[in-house]
Amino acid sequence: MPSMLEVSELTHTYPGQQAHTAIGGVSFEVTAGQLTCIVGPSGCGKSTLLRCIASLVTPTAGQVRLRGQPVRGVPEDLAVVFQDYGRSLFPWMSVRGNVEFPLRSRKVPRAQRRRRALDTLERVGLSGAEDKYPWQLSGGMQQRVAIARALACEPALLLMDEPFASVDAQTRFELEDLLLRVRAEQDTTILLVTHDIDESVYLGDRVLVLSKSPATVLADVEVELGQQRDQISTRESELFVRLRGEIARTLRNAPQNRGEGDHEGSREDEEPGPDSSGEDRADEPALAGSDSAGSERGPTE
Ligand SMILES: Nc1ncnc2c1ncn2[C@@H]1O[C@H](COP(=O)(O)OP(=O)(O)OP(=O)(O)O)[C@@H](O)[C@H]1O
Repeated sequence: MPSMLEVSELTHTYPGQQAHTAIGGVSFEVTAGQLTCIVGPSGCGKSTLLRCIASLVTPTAGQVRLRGQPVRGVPEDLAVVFQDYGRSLFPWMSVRGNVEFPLRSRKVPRAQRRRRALDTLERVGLSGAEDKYPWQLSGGMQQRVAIARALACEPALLLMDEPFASVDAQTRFELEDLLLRVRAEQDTTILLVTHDIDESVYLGDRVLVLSKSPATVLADVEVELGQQRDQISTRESELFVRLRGEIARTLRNAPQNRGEGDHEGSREDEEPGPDSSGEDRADEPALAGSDSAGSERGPTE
C-alpha cells in the first residue's frame, strides 16, 4: 500500500510566558485506506497533533508529508470533522447548503455540487433532510451532516477529532458503523482521535497510543479484527478484549513525561499507586466495562 501520510519527529511548543510543549517528537506513517485511531490521556496533545497535520497550527519542528509532498498550507484534499458539530455547522444554511459549502470554495460546478451533496447525504442516511436547518436536527443527525460535508469533498485524508464524543451511546454506535461503512465504500484514509479505548479498537486497523504531554508514541497496536465488525460480537471477541487490555495497560504503566509546566518528578520507577489501580482517572482515556473480562457496554446502553 502506498504511503498517504508521514509524520516525522513532529514537535509543537505553544509559545508564551508559560510555554508548553504539547508534542514531543512524534513519528508515524499511515498507508492509503488505513483507519488509524489515536488514544492518549486528556490534554496530551491529540488535537494539537491533528491541527499540525491539517496545517491549522505550524509545528515548531518536524515534518508532515501527504502523498510524499511536504504539507504547506491547508491541503485541499484533506477534511476535518470536529467533536463540536453545534459550532461547526452554519445554522443559517440548510443541510444541503452546509454540505455544498466547502465544494464552492473548491470551485466545483453548481450542478456537480448539488449532486455530490445529495449523494453524500443519502450515504449517511439523511435523504429527505436536505432542506432542513441544522437546528431542526438531533445531535446525531447534525454530526452526520458534518461527516457528509467532509466526505463530499472526497478527501484523500479525513481527520476526525473525537467526532462521536458529544452524542449518546446508541447514536455513537450508529455513527461508528456509518464510518466503517462509508470508509469501506469510499476507501478513505482516516485518522481518528478518541478518548475511548474500546472505540479505538472497534474502529481501527491500528491504534497509536500517545503518552502524556509532551506526547510521544508509546505503542503502535495492530488491530487484526478484519473488516467486518459487529457492535456486540466484535466487542465480545477474545482478541478485542486482549487489545483493549493491552492499550489500557500501556497507558497505565507509561512513565509520566515532564513538560515545562510539570513540577512532579518522573513516576517511571513508582509502583502503581491507588490512583493507577485501573479505575478511571479524569485524565485517562475511558475503558468501558468494569473489568478486563470484556466490554459490558451494549448498543442499548
Ligand atoms: N492555543 C494554545 N495555547 C497554549 N497551550 C495550548 C493551546 N492549545 C492547547 N494547549 C495546551 O496543549 C496541551 C495539549 O492540548 P490538546 O488540546 O492538543 O490536547 P488533547 O489531548 O487533544 O486534549 P483533550 O483530550 O482534553 O481534548 C494542553 O496542555 C493544552 O492546555
